[in-house]
Amino acid sequence: MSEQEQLRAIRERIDAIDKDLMRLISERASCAQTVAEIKRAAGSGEDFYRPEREAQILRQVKDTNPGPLEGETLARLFREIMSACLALESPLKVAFLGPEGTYTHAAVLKHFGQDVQLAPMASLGEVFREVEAATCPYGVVPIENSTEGVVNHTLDLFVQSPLHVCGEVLLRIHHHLLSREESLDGVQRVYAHQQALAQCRRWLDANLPHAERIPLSSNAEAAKRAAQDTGAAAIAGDTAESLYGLNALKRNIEDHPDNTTRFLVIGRQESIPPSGVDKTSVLVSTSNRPGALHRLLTPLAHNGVSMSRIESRPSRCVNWEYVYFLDIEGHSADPKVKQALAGLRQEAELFRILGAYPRAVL
Ligand SMILES: O=C(O)C(=O)C[C@]1(C(=O)O)C=C[C@@H](O)C=C1
Repeated sequence: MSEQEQLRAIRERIDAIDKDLMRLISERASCAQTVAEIKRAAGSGEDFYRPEREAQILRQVKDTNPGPLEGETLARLFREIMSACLALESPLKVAFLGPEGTYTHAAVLKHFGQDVQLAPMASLGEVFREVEAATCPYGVVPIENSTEGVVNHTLDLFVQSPLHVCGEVLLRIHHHLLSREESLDGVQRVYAHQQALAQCRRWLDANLPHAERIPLSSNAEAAKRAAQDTGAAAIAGDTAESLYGLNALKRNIEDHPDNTTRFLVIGRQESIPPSGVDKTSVLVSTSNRPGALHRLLTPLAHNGVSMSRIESRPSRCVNWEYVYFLDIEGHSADPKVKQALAGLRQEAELFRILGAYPRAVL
């Protein structure tokens, strides 16, 4: 067979497969419409989005992937199919720290897919308020970065807010130096969010030691400014680069190549049913006495529950008193976790389960 004939034959096969895919995806979308009718009839209100079910589907795709595509790639395709199906059931609006082009914007798309409705907010406080006021059912906020540590502002907002954690998103962060300038020589000012400036400190010291570093409220805001300002550059990601039409003078300038930010999905839904692989986030405080923190955490050890993170923040009520944010492995409804939490509750002065939610799949 000639090359032309071989190509024609395999392309006919691809056309036939695409037809099957189209039929199957449409059939799946019809099923989602039926799911929506069932939920409406049961009076499920705005609970069309089911994070535990989505996590189970994505995990299943990764675990049973026959290849040759990577599990992660296949899961991303299914992420988009589910996003479209959910939009058909009921469009989902998500608040995040805007403007468009921030890393939080990228985290929203990674977690919810492209069919989500975007509600960019001017500050983290506004994201919380928007969700508290039920204008948006969900919001996405950054919580910690692998290089720079915790985002204190988010933790402080949690202390005062009745909102719950419904999910987490892990995003590999690649920072680029974006500018209207043609080369590094023309850059006298660098705009960026202060976390991005910190994450690129060594690169900036080595390559732009004399440029002024100007912190702004977001990287997208920095890109917007750099697009209007000669002699300026911004540190931002891919989305901002294309959105604001800037040149990447240098890509991947982050000091640590595995630089990752963790985001939380916040909502008013008190609890998400177990997905099988979950985490629980808890807010606790204890008196400032010797051994108090040790006693507080003992029930976790006694019940064989592991803690993946502990952060402390000043309580803001009494000087030198702290609240602790704990992430523990497992769902608050798992018997072991339930027992550990009951022990914790007895020891703690303040105790609040912020949420039990599926561990990030993508
Ligand atoms: O199973 C459901 O409850 C659905 O609404 C269907 C579906 C899907 O496409 O598989 C869509 C949205 C939900 O967030 C979860 C799953």
